[in-house]
Amino acid sequence: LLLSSYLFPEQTQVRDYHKYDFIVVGGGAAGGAAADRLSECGRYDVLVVEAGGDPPTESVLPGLFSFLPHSKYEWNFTSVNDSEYLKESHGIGALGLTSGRMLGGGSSINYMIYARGCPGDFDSWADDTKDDRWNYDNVLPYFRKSERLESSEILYSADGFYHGTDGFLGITREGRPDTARYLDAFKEAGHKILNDANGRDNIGFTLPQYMISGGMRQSSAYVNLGAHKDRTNLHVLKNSLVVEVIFDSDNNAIGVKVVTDDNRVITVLANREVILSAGAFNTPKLLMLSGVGPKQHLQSLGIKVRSDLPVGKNLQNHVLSLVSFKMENSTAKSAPQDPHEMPFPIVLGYGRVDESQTCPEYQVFNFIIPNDSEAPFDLCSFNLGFTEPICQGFLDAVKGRNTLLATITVLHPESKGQVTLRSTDPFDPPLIEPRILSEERDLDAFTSYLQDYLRVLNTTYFRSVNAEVVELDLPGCKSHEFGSRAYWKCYLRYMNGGMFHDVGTCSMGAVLDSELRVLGVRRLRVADTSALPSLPSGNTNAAAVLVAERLADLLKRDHPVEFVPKGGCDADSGYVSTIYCYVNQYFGW
Ligand SMILES: Cc1cc2nc3c(=O)[nH]c(=O)nc-3n(C[C@H](O)[C@H](O)[C@H](O)COP(=O)(O)OP(=O)(O)OC[C@H]3O[C@@H](n4cnc5c(N)ncnc54)[C@H](O)[C@@H]3O)c2cc1C
Repeated sequence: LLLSSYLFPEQTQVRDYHKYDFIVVGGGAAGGAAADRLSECGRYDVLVVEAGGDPPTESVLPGLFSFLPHSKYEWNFTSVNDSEYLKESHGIGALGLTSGRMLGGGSSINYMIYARGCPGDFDSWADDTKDDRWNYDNVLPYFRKSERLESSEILYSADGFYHGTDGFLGITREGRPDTARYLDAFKEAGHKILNDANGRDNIGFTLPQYMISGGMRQSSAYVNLGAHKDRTNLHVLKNSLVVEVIFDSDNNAIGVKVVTDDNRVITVLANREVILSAGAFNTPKLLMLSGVGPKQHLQSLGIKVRSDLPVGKNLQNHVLSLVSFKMENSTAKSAPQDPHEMPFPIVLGYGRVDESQTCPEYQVFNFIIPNDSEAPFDLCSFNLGFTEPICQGFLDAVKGRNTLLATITVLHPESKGQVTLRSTDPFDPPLIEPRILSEERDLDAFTSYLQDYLRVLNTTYFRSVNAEVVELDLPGCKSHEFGSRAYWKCYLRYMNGGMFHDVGTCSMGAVLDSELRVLGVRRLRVADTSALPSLPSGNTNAAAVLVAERLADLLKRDHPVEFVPKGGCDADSGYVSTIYCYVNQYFGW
């Protein structure tokens, strides 16, 4: 029984060899948005094939997000070849790589932080792709187009220029009273306080913006596919796995092979193009299964090579650690939580230690948690995968006190991982090697970022409550003096993981051209975070939507359709209303 199902499109019945104009593989953050934009004009028949089903209530209601990992609503991937240190700190001996498997993909399971990144990130994409259309000035209109900001403090300020008010993605900014004293403390520690971290000024501490509106998660399942479930040209095939892209003898992608929910194997054809939006792990997997990837690797598995490309290389992710502070003494009982909002107030920070950097080097989420909450344990263990003793250590240390739990993140790590095939069986998960902190300089930089952030301990408020950082009993770090640089370096070696912001495995400039076409074949594009050349300085959902917006414009340009009026626009009703009627028909409004 899925009470939320009425919000989402019904299952499309697809016949073997049925034809659509576009097939979008994966109805995630990017795939859902792309299918919405492609179907909005009414001129193309669009099919979305999604491996998962409808998101449950725990996804729809923002406050329940922490219950979704390790369920059937995600892929439950784990990493391989991790460092010996991670084996000590992560319960399963590997990193859990949470990844949404339902309509909306990651946008249905993520933490709903709306962060775009910094202008310099996009300018570097323009350099990598040798295409100025990816620089900041040229991507900003797409961010504005998809957004519907509902914050008058931002809209009626100088930052209002950077935001949209008509898009599908409802964005709210939330300021609860508890956040003010922390913002004051970070200001005293020398950080700038920002009204809006999604404008041109991105370094400082601020209140986060959330992909939440009207108490509902703004997943692509809800705002793109669900909102338009009655469009007759938008078709959604759920619980169905695409196992191969089908090519003709000239390397044109002409369709996909799908295993449906009732175990039929069908072929679905695309009149125009196939779009892969299966995410940073599954898009490279599907390309490789279809003969597009590193020649040696494919040949070792007996796969015929269509295009020899570095598919699966360049895997990048923000690296995270967890630090906890004992704050005010308190035995107060908390009020019940409203599931329509984030469970705790958050203060978001972007910092740098190198003053010459124009983009932030690290990001911090400060969760303000009351004394009687189990959240430090749950976030540490269930969501981030650290071992039970470590997470229990966090919880025991804060008994009788409120907690400030911080995730601190390296925004631009040098370390890169890779995705390869385990076998030619499409039901086998890919081999994912994140290689987090494999470059020693990332660990050095991370230590500097953490020490920079910890300066907040010397502020009036933190001193007034005798704030202390929780000292964990990490066997490998006992020889270092608590609080020394050597201690923190050791701490970070154990206490790290990925932020679930995987990108780059089919990047533009290496695997794709700057118009998202897969090199060496035709009629095949990629639109998801695997296409990004490098990480933005922020969470990656907004970047996935950006790619979808750009893709839809490129496809509409490349596949013009002759406009045939349907009739019924009565010329006698006046010039303006006749034109209005034709415009309506043209855009399919
Ligand atoms: C736990 C978590 C927390 C996060 N928090 C945030 C946050 O707060 N803010 C933020 O901006 N970002 C966050 N992210 C990241 C963000 O959600 C992702 O970057 C984004 O969803 C990526 O979009 P995508 O379209 O590339 O892939 P996805 O959204 O992952 O979509 C891929 C879709 O393809 C489907 N699929 C895969 N293979 C196949 C196949 N063979 N056949 C059919 N369908 C297939 C998948 O089931 C999935 O639905 C978080 C991610 C996670 C996992």
